[in-house]
Amino acid sequence: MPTKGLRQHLRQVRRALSEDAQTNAAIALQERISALPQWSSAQTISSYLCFDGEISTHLIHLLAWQQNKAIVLPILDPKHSGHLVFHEYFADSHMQVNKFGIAEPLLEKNKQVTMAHIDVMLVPVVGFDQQANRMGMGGGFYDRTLANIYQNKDRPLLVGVAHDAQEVTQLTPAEWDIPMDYIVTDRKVISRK
Ligand SMILES: Nc1nc2c(c(=O)[nH]1)N(C=O)[C@@H](CNc1ccc(C(=O)N[C@@H](CCC(=O)O)C(=O)O)cc1)CN2
Ligand SMILES: Nc1ncnc2c1ncn2[C@@H]1O[C@H](COP(=O)(O)OP(=O)(O)OP(=O)(O)O)[C@@H](O)[C@H]1O
Repeated sequence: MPTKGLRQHLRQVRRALSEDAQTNAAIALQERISALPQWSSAQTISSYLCFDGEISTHLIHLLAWQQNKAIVLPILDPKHSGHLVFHEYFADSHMQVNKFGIAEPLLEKNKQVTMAHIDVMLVPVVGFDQQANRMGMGGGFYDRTLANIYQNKDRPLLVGVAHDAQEVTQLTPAEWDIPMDYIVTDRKVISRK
């Protein structure tokens, strides 16, 4: 299936999941993410606020805060179109809704967190395969923001997050696509070979 049709299909699949399935997926995701060997030493975790049928990361945020870890969220960079910047997120952060309808923290200069400070990055995924290739929403936001990341010694661990139902047999990655170190679903963990 061409990329666009496959993306629409996989988004439809995740939006169609029942409330029960979403609740269970969020619980399973928290367990699997916090069982990653890199979790215990991670100080700063980049996450996302779910929309469009994505697995909720709310339980991961609660656990992280309980363990004195920081959560940061992506904000569409107003100065650098197509890129993301990351801001610390607190339970009482002032939020606004971006042009896609996703809540994000208000942009404040001194709250910006650079890539070098992020230990684990949870990256929302629309489709994935056994090689930990990632298909996203089609905006290229993470690909642009993470371009050259593999040249960086101090890079975050890249963890793609998806419902198990979003697996496809084989994606054909584009040259700019950044593969994930892991894909974590409600059912399994795939690590890049
Ligand atoms: N929760 C979450 N936050 C995220 C992402 C994500 O995938 N999930 N992103 C990951 O990159 C970025 C946002 N990327 C997005 C890219 C496209 C669309 C989208 O809905 N596109 C519409 C067309 C919208 C329009 O042009 O008005 C569509 O395809 O129907 C949404 C988000 C940053 N924040
Ligand atoms: N590093 C990059 N530099 C410039 N353009 C890029 C880069 N990465 C991706 N793009 C552009 O972004 C567009 C969308 O890419 P792609 O379909 O791979 O996005 P995606 O990974 O699904 O989206 P997202 O990261 O927002 O979830 C492509 O047309 C591509 O030209």
